[in-house]
Order: sequence, then structure tokens, then C-alpha cells
Amino acid sequence: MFVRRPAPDPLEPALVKALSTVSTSTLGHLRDYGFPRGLAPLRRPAAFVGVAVTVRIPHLDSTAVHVAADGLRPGDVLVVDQSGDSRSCFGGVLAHTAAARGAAGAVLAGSVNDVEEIVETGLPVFSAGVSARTTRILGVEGSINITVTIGGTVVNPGDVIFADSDGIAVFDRSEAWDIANLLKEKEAAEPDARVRISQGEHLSDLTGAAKLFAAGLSTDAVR
Ligand SMILES: O=C([O-])CC(=O)C(=O)O
Ligand SMILES: [Mg+2]
Repeated sequence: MFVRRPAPDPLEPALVKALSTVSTSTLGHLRDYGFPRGLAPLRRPAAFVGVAVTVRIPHLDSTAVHVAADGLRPGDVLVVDQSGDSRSCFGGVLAHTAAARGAAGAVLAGSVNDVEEIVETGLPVFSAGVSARTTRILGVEGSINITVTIGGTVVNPGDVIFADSDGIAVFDRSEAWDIANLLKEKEAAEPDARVRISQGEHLSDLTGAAKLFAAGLSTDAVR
């Protein structure tokens, strides 16, 4: 059986712009969930912000991926859950299709093939690796725009996919402005910390690590 739910609304351009100026790892300093694990960009630098268009397929059948790729719109991120399989469902022609439709990127729980062709399209792609073992068009089953799981992280259609060379963060769009503003504020303090460290101040004083370390230091450990 095939399922196709409505495509999510696009993200506000101003939100995409705001998130494009901050880093995923700054969010990683603040929270520990919403980061798909085990996926890497095909090449670095890699950075994109877009809205999740999700697809779930059974291990061998990528019929729904081809249909979803045709429906991509500018700013969409194609997110494919392969039900745990690691083969490739995404190669050069799919990357070309996604890029031609203006997609912001693709995130694949499985692998990719046609690496050079994908790189040539300029589409930023995260995957679990590269594999010559691929899916086929079998017409068995698949779903578009349903809740999926990628790298241990739940992704709903319409979620924000915020990716850069450090990784991918996924969150609900209702939190997106708060996250963008918080990361901007946190990153704004970093240049000042660098200057103060160059001038001799201690990193651990600036971060509070020195105080916490001293407070928890075992007297036995002092030599
Ligand atoms: O056709 C596929 O499913 C994968 C592929 O090789 C391509 O996109 O070029
Ligand atoms: Mg191919």
C-alpha cells in the first residue's frame, strides 16, 4: 500500500536566514535530543535549513522516493527512512531531480550511490554511507509525509531540518525562532571569549568549569 499525506507548509524565509547564520553544535551545547546519529555529509562544507518532506520505504523498494522527489519544492529537505536497511535509495538522478526542484538538501537513513554525480549537482546530502547495493522500483509499499525515524530521531513532516558540517538538528517549527535567537546570542559571546583567552584569562574561568571542578575535587586527589 502507498500513502501520501499533504506536503508541509514552507518555512518563513527570515527563519531560514536566521538559522543559516548559526551552528548546529551550538544547539548541541544546550540540548541532547533531536540529533540524528550515524549520518555524515557527502562533503564539507555542508549547510542547509529546510522543511522535512518525509518518506518511509521498505528495505528494497524506493517507489515512494521517486514519487516524493518529483513533488519537492524550493526549501524542502527530502528525509528517507529505510526501515533499518543500509542500501542506497539515492543516486545521481534523484539528486539531480531534487536540485532541479530547488530542494535545500536530502537526509538519508541509508546510503547513497553515484557519489560524484551527487556532488556535481551541488545538493547537500547526509547519509549513513555509500553503497553499490541499491533499492529497486518494485511498487510494494511506501509512505510520504508521515512520521519517520532517522538515526534514532523522530522526524515529522514539516519539522525544521537544520544541518551543517557538524551534523543535523531536527526540531518542531514552533521552537525554531527561539532556537535561532538563543544560538545567535550564545555565539555572539564567543569572539569576546577568544580575545580574553589570548590576553591570558583562563577558559575554565570563563566557562565556569574551574569553579565546578574545584568544588568537586577530591582531597585525596590533591598531590
Ligand atoms: O535511481 C535510483 O533509485 C538511484 C540512482 O541510481 C539514481 O538516483 O541515479
Ligand atoms: Mg543512478
